[in-house]
Amino acid sequence: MSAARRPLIAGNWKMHKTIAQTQAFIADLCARPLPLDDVDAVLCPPFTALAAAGAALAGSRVGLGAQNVSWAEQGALTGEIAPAMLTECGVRWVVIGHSERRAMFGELDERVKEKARIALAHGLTPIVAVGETAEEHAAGIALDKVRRQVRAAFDGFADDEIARCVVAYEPIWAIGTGKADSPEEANAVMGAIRADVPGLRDARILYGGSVKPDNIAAFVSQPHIDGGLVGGASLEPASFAALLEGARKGAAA
Ligand SMILES: O=C[C@H](O)COP(=O)(O)O
Repeated sequence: MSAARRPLIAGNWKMHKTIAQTQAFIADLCARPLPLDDVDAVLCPPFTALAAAGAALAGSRVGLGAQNVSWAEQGALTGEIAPAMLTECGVRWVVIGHSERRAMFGELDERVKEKARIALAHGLTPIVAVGETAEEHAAGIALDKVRRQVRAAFDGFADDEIARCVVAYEPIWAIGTGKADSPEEANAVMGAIRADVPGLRDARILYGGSVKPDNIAAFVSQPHIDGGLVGGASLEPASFAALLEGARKGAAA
């Protein structure tokens, strides 16, 4: 595995935690021994907590991510957040195209591409989320769906631009259900994506969907799984620290 594919655990807090709760989490987490020589850690709080999180994480090796970004630099876009507003808070990563945004907020492939493009232009690392529904999984077309989403997200990108991105493969049926995909099945999909898009050869591909401290090592020990995009299990400092340790062990296995 290349150095560019160091394990990464990104905690997507979704619509959880106030500013005070975010500060308390970071103080607790940063007081713990964390395997940050071997694993990259990123927290993605809600927008309202980003500035406080950026201040609390200053000088730490835990990175800061956002859960979304606008496709535009600025303008009459009520409720949107521009990339420069994120970087000003210390944000260096951004989740793009999460299935919840695609399903509940009408986010289309074209927008996902535009967001990845503007994120890169601002020095943000896009974490582009893709994944199939339960119906698509049952119909045996998971790989077709995911391949289409990945190709669309990076359409027109140079290989070296794609290499600066992260892909998160999240089977939608596994998100928040407690029923994770098997590491082997997830690895097969992720390996196929990597083989399909040359720019992803040395890029990180994360698995997401009911990742927990007790299964992360099994995922990361797979050859094409470079970490996790984690929702529920990222919300407590002890659990997040255990995810990092599990990723370290999985990568060393
Ligand atoms: O972004 C994170 C994913 O949607 C996974 O969520 P989960 O770990 O709660 O299943």
